Amino acid sequence: MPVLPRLRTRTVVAEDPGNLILHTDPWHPVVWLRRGEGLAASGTAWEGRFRGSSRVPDAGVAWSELVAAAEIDDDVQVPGSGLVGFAAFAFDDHSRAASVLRVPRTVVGRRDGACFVTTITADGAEPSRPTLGAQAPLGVDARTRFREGAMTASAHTHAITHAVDLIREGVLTKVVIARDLDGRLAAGADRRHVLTRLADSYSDCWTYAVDGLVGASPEMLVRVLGGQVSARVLAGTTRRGRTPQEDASLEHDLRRNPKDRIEHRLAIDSAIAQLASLDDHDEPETGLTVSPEPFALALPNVWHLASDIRGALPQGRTVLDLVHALHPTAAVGGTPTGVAVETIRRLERYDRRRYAGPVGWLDWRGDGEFAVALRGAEIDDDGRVTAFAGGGIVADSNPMEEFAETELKFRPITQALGDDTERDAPPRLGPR
Ligand SMILES: C=C(O[C@H]1C=CC=C(C(=O)O)[C@@H]1O)C(=O)O
Repeated sequence: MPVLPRLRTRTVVAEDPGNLILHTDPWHPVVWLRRGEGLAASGTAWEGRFRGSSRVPDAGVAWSELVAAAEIDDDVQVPGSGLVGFAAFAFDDHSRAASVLRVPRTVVGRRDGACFVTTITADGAEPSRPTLGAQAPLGVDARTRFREGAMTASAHTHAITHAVDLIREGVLTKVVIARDLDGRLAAGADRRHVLTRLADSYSDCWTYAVDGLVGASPEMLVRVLGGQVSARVLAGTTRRGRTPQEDASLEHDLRRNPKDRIEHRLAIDSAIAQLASLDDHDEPETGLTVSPEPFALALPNVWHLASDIRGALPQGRTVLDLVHALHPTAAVGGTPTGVAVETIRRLERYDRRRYAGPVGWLDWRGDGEFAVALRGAEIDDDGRVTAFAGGGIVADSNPMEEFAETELKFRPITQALGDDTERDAPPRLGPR
């Protein structure tokens, strides 16, 4: 690993910054937001790129060394103040996409109503006294039209039929199959428009932007705050109703549907087993509590079956240790994990890149939050946009219904990019 710089950081209390999104870079936005709170960053004090199966632990080693060498002057002392890094990790060990850990130069944050600004230097220079810069007004907006990606509608249907066959043959129990859409964001478009629409329409989700990966995820892979661990596991989906009665009946059916409950149980079991495996104490599962029954989480586009897990951070572990252990959960990989990931490699026709990987932030205190990078897209520097959405396949899955589900799951990101196509039409089946 290259020699790491000695970072110097200074955090002070700030006036209310207003809309945090206006404090990040229009072309390379870095944000983490939920219900108006979170972090918005710009500039790069240090960046590391990681690949392969050790990408998360390697980033963890770099982060520990950066923190150990850093000089941190933090007047605010809340999660996300002081030295902070943002990370996005590839889904697959074999991905061509780099996993990124980035330490910005400035961060503007709001946490439980407390507002702060941080500046970070990497050249040994004393950080200037942080001041809240002016909000940069939004620039050009643009519409992106999406078309089928490498995984066409018929390829998706065939992949699901194949996956169901494998499951019925007993090769595996569950696998998450996803598909992609392609678009192009006009040159000069201010990417903060996309984030503003995501944060406004999906304010209960975690809106993220790191290294071109943007989206609004409803799923918290893992959060560590003051030594307390929590996670929100999602699996099992249905559409929203057109009337309150229909909506209530869809919610009721989702909570009772055996197929969705199995899908959900597998995701919970994988998360619990991985978290428990990190605890070296005599009673491994001590401290982990799970919602007794999955609850129905209402989002503007879908209902999900959801469960929350809570516990204490096992001794000597960090948030990135938890990320490494948990990823990929059965909500984005499958069961058993290894066979599912192999099956995804064979049946999907593209590189997932950072879709369904961990995305989030961590700070020098050991706090951090990582969502599963869902309901989003990779936006390349040249404006190419690749959006992704998938669904869990079990023995009873129906290819048409699975396709319709991915159409609903695309909505947050395609609408945020200005494509209002109604995404719930049944697929046109054609030759593969
Ligand atoms: C894989 C995705 O969603 C996961 C999260 C929630 C519900 C899911 C499902 O019901 O299949 C998926 O496991 C996606 O949005 O691309």
